[in-house]
Amino acid sequence: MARMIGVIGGSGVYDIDGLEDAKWQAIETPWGTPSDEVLTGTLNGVAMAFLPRHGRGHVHSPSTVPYRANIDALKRLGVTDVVSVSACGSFREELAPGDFVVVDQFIDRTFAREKSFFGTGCVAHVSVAHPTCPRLSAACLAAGREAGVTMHDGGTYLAMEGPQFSSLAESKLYREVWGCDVIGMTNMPEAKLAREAELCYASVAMITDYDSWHPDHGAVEITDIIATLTGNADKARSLITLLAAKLGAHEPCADGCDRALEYAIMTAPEKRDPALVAKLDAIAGRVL
Ligand SMILES: CSC[C@H]1O[C@H](OP(=O)(O)O)[C@H](O)[C@@H]1O
Ligand SMILES: Nc1ncnc2[nH]cnc12
Repeated sequence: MARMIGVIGGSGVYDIDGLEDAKWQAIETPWGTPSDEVLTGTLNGVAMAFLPRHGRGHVHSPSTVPYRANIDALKRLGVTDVVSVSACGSFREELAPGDFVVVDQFIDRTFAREKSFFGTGCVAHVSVAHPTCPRLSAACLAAGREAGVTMHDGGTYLAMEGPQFSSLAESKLYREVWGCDVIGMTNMPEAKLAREAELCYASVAMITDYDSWHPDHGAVEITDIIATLTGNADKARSLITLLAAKLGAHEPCADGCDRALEYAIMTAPEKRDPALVAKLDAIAGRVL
């Protein structure tokens, strides 16, 4: 299978630069309509698919992003590697607005979202102990550094439901007690769904603010975020342009992201719900 990079663009990132043969394609999935059409093309000879997470014009809130449809659409198009680009707040002095963090862990505090492709009639349990792909994450880190961005290797992302920002007490809890590094509203369940879909997933968190804990910065305000977002989005586009060259030929994932479902499905073949099995054609067709 040839490599295809799927980029999910977060707040402020509604397109990418330099795609050859670029075209916006409408994709329907058994899980509904994705956030927007998908922009496909090639970049430095590598097939690319770009999907703006909130839709062009920022239509979807973090709770209403159709996460399952988005991941299914990318898988259906042939994507092998998903790079998530997201705005986030920082819990660490040294992770400053304008810096990027290649996240490697998550704490999922979201509660109002569909979190799995599986369920009654086809039950599956995948591991998300290590929810990101080390090889894809390393490529993002290298591409960001080459683009001149201050990059941080690893960090824990607190995924909150939103859409309101955290209270001061929550901000302190996540930072001081739970040891989180950044906070956002969208990487969960996206990362879990990418694992169920056997896709390599890396998350580039673009810091826009210090959330609410920092004594010198006061409470996070959307106006401050938007001021930082534009510069971050330009850097993210440069990172993506350089990324394709950092990934060699497509090979089986050394960490097994592409085989996550190998032993995950628990439901006996004769007990499986044919309707759900049909919906899983793109996600789990390899093993069903
Ligand atoms: C624009 S501030 C809050 C908003 O931005 C982030 O979105 P994304 O992760 O898609 O870049 C954050 O998670 C919130 O949804
Ligand atoms: N402080 C913050 N909390 C949650 N999501 C964010 N996105 C950008 N900044 C954020």
